[in-house]
Amino acid sequence: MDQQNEELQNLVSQGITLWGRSQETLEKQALKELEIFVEESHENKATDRILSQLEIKHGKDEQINNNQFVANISSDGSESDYIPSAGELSDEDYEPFSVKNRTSKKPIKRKSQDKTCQFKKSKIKDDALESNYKARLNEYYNKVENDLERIQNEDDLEEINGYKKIKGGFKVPKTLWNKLYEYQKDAVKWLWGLHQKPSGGILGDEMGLGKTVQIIVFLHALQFSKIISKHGKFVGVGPTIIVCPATVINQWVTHFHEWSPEFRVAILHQSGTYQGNKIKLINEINKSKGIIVTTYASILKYKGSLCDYNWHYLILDEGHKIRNPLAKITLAVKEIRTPHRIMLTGSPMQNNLSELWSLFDFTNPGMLGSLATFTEHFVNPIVQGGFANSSPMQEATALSVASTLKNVITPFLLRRMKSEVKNDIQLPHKSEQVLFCALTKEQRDLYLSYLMSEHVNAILNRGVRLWRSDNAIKANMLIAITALRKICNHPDLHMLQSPDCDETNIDNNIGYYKRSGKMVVVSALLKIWKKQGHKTLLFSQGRSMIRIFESFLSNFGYRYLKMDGTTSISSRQSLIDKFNQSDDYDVFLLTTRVGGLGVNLTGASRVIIYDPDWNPATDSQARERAWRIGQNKSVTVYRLISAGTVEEKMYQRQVWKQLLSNKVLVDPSTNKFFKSSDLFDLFSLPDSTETNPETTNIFRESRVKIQEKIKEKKPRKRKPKFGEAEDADQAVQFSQDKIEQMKALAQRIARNMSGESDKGKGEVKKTYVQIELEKERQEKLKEKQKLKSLSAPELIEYNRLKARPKIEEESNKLDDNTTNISFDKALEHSSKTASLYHHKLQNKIPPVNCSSSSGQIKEEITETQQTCNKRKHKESVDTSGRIDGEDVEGLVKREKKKLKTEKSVTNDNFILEHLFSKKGVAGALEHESVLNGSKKPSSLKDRTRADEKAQKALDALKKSRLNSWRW
Ligand SMILES: Nc1ncnc2c1ncn2[C@@H]1O[C@H](COP(=O)(O)OP(=O)(O)OP(=O)(O)O)[C@@H](O)[C@H]1O
Repeated sequence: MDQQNEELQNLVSQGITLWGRSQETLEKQALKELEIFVEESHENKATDRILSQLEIKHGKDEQINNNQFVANISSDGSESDYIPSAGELSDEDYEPFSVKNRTSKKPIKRKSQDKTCQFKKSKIKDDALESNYKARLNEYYNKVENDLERIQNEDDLEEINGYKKIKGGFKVPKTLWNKLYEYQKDAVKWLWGLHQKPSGGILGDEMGLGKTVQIIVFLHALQFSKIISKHGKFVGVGPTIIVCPATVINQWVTHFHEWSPEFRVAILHQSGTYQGNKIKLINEINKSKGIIVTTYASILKYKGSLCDYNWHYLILDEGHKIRNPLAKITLAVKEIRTPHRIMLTGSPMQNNLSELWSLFDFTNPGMLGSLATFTEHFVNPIVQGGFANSSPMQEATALSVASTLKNVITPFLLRRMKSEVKNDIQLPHKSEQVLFCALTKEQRDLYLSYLMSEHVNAILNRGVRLWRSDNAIKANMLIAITALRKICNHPDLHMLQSPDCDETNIDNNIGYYKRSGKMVVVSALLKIWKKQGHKTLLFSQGRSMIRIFESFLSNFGYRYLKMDGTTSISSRQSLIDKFNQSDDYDVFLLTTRVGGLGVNLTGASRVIIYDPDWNPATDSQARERAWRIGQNKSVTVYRLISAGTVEEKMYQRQVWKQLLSNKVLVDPSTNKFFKSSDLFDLFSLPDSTETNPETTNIFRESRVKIQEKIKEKKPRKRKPKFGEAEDADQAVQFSQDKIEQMKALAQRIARNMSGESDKGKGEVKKTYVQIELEKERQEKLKEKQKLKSLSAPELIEYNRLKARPKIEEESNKLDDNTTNISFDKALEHSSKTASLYHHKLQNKIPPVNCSSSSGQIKEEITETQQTCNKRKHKESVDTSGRIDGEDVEGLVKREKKKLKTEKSVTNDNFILEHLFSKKGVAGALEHESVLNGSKKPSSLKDRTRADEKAQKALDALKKSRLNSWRW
């Protein structure tokens, strides 16, 4: 139920400006109504219909049964499209195959031709069974012995046996210490500091900086140092519980085996090796002082038994899952008896400040006082000072109170951003842009007709007056917003849920990508990236949209993998490994909440976030899967937003939340907040989205420059089409019927000209893929014809231009109608050229000097071209002008890092230019720049009064602390 709760909370906050700024607690009645709504929701029916429509189309009958199974899981609450989680449990905590006992349908195995490739559902090899543990230890000790035998000098021995000594008797073996980055060493020391107090804390490093590794090294050192615990009577590390999302259970086990193999690590979850009585397992691991790795859902399930024992450490990975202070899971983890509570999370504050309170109330109970005191003295003044229309006094108070709060939490929150440690870990360049995509005409019409429906009218008419009291209106708003979000994704998501939809009409066209503005952009991006050899993570909120993408990808020959709430937990890690290690896949399709949390997907260097979540952290988590330790290619992230729609409001809301979070966690002087939207804004659509969308106007200074450049370009004079006059005012107007007749005639003429007989009548209607392929064939034919007519020098010039990776120049040429060389073909050609070049290098034949300068050769080895060939030929070009370790004539030494960055930026710009001019992208923002807050100085008088208020807040907190301190 908390999932709906969050959506409603968001709606409440969206409408806040109409009725004041306080957040309302949802009444029980509203929740009940929503429960009924979700159960009876058209959502699952729509998913089901889309799935079966797509399966029928592709003749995969066996999958229909599978989908029925999938639909059954949905009704079990595993994954409801578009309904965000509110920090409780989401689909990924459940093991889908467990559901089969509750349903009568058996999952049907997919056939091997399914491109999502099936893996054997191998059990994770944890140490729940003692025999497994012993066998693994034996293997490890044998290896250690062999290593020791090979040691020849004292230095090596010192390296193996040595340790780093830290004040207080804490020792970290050098074998591990030396592997840590500097900031990771700081974290180990910090954890040791907390241990001594004892106190809990939040390790809040940005995603992908190695929180798992840091905590394992700390536990290892604690064990190694044989520290006697004052508070749990344990020597070294006592029994410990690690709670994490189901998808990363396996990751924890493998990390333990790699970094600290002697710990006995048992999985308490269905996907583990232990199939016996779990209560026995809990008892055994507690007694043997082992480590239990389990999920949030399992904590609820086995809470009774877990609470029977004392535990040394309780560690919550992705701990923001307990951000709702009243959620069952939040209350459950607080019941487990332990003196040491640690939380790992890359997004400690996601929606509001109360969440931060909830996290600290777990790690450091009572530290932030009672929730009421905290809200009154900290939350309210900070939020009030963030509105665009707040007074200078309110702004100064917000700054002072936020600084005070930051000081209070700083000792217990260790948070490092990638930007701070970038040099340490040598992360490659990352660019992240928000693309505002135009709706297609069909989407726009559908969107408008829905906005004008009685349903929305009723919300707007009654909503303004009865918002607070009428829970049915709240539920209706949820329905309406969900419908609008679906239209933004693809019209079929909405149309197929309509009870009076005629499926026979859309059957042939279901999920067709050109009917969705954002899908057109995805199609263009994937096409380019595939040619460049980049692998892509494609995230969407809903499973039905993922299914549409599956159909699209298989139709266009992309090789892909898929992971959503229905993917069994035991097979998730092998899918991840497969994608990271194999060059056989172009795309990984993921639902944001399943694939976005905790996993390492550095095999990809391109990320598309297809639809926004209300919660900024959900999208940020997803984006961070690729840009993390282990990534060595520059990463590009595109977030797609349908311009002018509810998605834009969601993005603005994300920015608001992110800025609020930054104010407390990063820089209290952040001041760039803005007015939140009202109810009417949510249900509106501007006349045209061809000009700059609203959000790009709000964050004018963050607009992507290239967009301005295109706008500045003089519009090219277009030749009038048939029936159009030179002057638009004099244009001849045809009726729609007439246009259709003319189109049909034109098609007949075209068929006659190409020698095809007019056998259309009895023929089966062509699918859109066939039409696309036909189009491509025609284009190729045209180009061949054109090449035939060129003279030899023209041909050389033509090839030279095509191969030139200096993309901006290329783009100018391509824009020129007279050359008529398509962008995609240029890339295709350039990759062929590179391939040829590499082939020649392998055979030690000096490259053909197409242009004459060595600079040209240097340019040929662009990142684009290298990645194109990387899959086929595992060659590497190093900075010294060598390929695969061999000197290569003509290859000049280059500044690797610099060139990479510049190239990727140029490349991105070119892609953006292409999207702006041809694919309906109406605007773009640099996401990072949007989040950079501005600072306004306040007057001395305001500052003094603000400081007094902050001091008062601190006093109130201390007083409240005394009443509620529990540890
Ligand atoms: N010192 C190190 N040396 C080598 N690899 C490391 C080191 N630290 C971390 N890694 C690797 O970096 C990757 C990211 O680490 P990890 O998954 O622990 O990050 P995280 O901060 O927990 O991310 P998230 O918040 O997304 O869960 C992992 O593959 C891990 O093995």
